[in-house]
Amino acid sequence: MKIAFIGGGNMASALIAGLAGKLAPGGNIHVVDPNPAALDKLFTAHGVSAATELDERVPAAEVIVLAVKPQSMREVASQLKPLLDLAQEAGRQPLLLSIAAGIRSADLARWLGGYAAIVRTMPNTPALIGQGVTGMVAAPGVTAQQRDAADHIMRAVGSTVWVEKEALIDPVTAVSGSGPAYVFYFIEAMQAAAEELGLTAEQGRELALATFAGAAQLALQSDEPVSVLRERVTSKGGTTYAALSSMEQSGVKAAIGGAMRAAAARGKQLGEELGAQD
Ligand SMILES: NC(=O)C1=CN([C@@H]2O[C@H](COP(=O)(O)OP(=O)(O)OC[C@H]3O[C@@H](n4cnc5c(N)ncnc54)[C@H](O)[C@@H]3O)[C@@H](O)[C@H]2O)C=CC1
Ligand SMILES: O=C(O)[C@@H]1CCC=N1
Repeated sequence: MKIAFIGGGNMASALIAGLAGKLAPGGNIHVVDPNPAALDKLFTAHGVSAATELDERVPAAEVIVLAVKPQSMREVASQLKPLLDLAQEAGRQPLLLSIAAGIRSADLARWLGGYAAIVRTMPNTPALIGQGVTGMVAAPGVTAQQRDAADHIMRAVGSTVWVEKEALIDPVTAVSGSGPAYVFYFIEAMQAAAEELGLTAEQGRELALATFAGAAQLALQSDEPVSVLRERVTSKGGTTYAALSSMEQSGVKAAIGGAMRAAAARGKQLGEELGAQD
């Protein structure tokens, strides 16, 4: 499969790192980014072909991944439109796979003159080590073959979760797109507190990271609900009970809910603000 990336920043780099080496012979990755430093890094690490501007290599790909900031999508669509028009005149319709937060498929389709083959996705950065999870939704004009191709690409860097309604991509963003940052935030807080309690930075890091990894693996491998696993750690009148009571009093659970509602609302707002441009 030939895949073109428009935008070679953080998330594209994570996807390319996961995909590189997994493409069948003859497949390749082409990256367009105006920042030569970003291209150099990707060329050195993964041998991708690279360009600072869009050219015919982009519509020659079977899948074009749109990996620029939401605020740049309108401009990228206007640069891409003439190239996609030419491809369609030649009887080809490459699949557009957007990873941008907020941007709705219908707006993207309209900016491209009614382009039908769009899959909107929300990946996350653990894709870098093949442990990502991607929420996905297909626009009505996507063929079964294109849907499979999109799924195949995202499965190369982790697992996929398809949703039926595009509006659910904002909640997906709030859970798994932004989610790694919440986990890192929690780990940072645990590391800082570990030091305050007298452990070294190294000890705090090792204990906190191994605890996150171990607890997540245990939950993944268990048939029981996470709440049961939590209860099993929590002895009556013990240390965990003291910690969880303190969290409850500080409103940690409510704060997490509030943070996720803010993320989903921001995704929706980005779509409304940026989709209104024409
Ligand atoms: N970072 C993350 O964890 C996630 C990001 N996303 C989405 O991925 C997209 C990219 O985000 P990041 O990689 O974090 O941003 P980034 O800022 O690291 O990367 C964006 C890249 O696009 C390039 N660019 C700007 N204008 C361009 C143009 N006209 N043509 C080609 N390239 C252009 C920039 O030079 C930069 O390298 C965003 O839409 C974001 O919503 C989605 C899921 C997770
Ligand atoms: O913060 C953002 O807007 C992007 C989307 C999900 C993760 N990073």
